[in-house]
Amino acid sequence: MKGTVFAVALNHRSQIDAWQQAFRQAPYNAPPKTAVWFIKPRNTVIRGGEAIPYPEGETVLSGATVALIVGKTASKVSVAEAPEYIAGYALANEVSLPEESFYRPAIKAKCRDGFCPLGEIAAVNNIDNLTIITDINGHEADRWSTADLQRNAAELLSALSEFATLQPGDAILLGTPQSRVALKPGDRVRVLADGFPPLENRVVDAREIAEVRTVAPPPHPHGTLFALGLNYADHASELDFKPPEEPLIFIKAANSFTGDKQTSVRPDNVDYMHYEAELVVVIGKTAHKVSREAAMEYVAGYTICNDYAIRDYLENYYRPNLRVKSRDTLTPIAPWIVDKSAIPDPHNLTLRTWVNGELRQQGTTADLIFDIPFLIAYLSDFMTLQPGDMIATGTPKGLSDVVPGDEVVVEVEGVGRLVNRIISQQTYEETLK
Ligand SMILES: O=C(O)C/C=C\CC(=O)C(=O)O
Ligand SMILES: [Mg+2]
Repeated sequence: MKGTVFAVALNHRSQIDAWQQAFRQAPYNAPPKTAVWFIKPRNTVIRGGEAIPYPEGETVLSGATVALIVGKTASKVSVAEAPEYIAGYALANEVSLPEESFYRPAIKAKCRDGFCPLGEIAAVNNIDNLTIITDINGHEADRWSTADLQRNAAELLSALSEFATLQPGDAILLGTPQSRVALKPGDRVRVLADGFPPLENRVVDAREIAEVRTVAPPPHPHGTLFALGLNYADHASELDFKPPEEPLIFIKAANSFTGDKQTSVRPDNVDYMHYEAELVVVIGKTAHKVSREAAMEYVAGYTICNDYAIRDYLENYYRPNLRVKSRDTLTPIAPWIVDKSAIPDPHNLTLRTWVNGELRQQGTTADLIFDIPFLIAYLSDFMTLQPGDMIATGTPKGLSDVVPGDEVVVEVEGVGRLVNRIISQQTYEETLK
């Protein structure tokens, strides 16, 4: 799989029904208004025939589904036009730990190594009434129909392409029902549907796989950018939050990346778009279950990003959601990496943001709640980090609104300055013509 694997939660009627009561109460307070997107990063994707690692002591649930595979670049595509942008479909398994909450991105439940088997693309044109079967060890364990999805394939592609430009090879997993089949080590799990080659994977104790995996997996065109939310206490209090007790981690999708001296788009009719200066750690070698003491050996160096957000789009589902943070152009990131030898103490760097020359944000990485060794140990405990993966470590206090025409400069001491200009939706669309 070359592209980004997007997935959607709460897209099956049975899930909405089961969570309806909870969604009227805190922290949700209202049912989701838009699709609840998440990302299955590259470490999760495996092929048919490969093993699903079973983490010791966890409950692992199969999530038989279908993946829509994007065939051509798709931006702001209508539902009626969507079929033209679909290359085909493949069976998939959105493996997960149990979902206990939809408030924060479910990285720990859904982004584990091998938790996204993806099958071969099949020449099936319409999957709006497709029965998907989960077969465990030769016995049918579950079946469900895509007719019970809240949004069908065309509606999902249209909704996602409204804020994210999709590229050929990107995939969208269409959702799973509330009830899932529990797996155990030794199981042979097959996802079956008419017209598709079966997707078969064995479930194997993760400790056995770790011992067997002696060669690095093949390189990937782009690394995953993990981002910390509320990792500075002053910023958490600025947003009226208590500092988190466990890292709050979300993923910035590749479609949102842009470079230095580029532009970022403020959508029409929004009230609050803000910048976030962040120190980004770049991983240099494969990291799996790394201790805090050894963690810095896995760092190649540092770069800088501006983690823009459109707060108007914030809903209390997988917050901050992809519409807020993963829109096209919302992640300016420096093209350079400063070698770690040049930054003797990454926990004592000043961060600053200027808007039109006025200093608006200032903080220091000395105030990180979860420091770099902690974050590498934390993430690598339940997933494998690969060279090129990045961790944006969060932003300090000092947010403010930015509007078209503003020049925004973010700086991390010793790492550099990233310059960016805000443009309107209209200007952006004109540049694309
Ligand atoms: O959910 C929220 O309001 C805040 C989440 C993330 C903010 C962020 O990107 C940061 O603190 O940095
Ligand atoms: Mg941020």
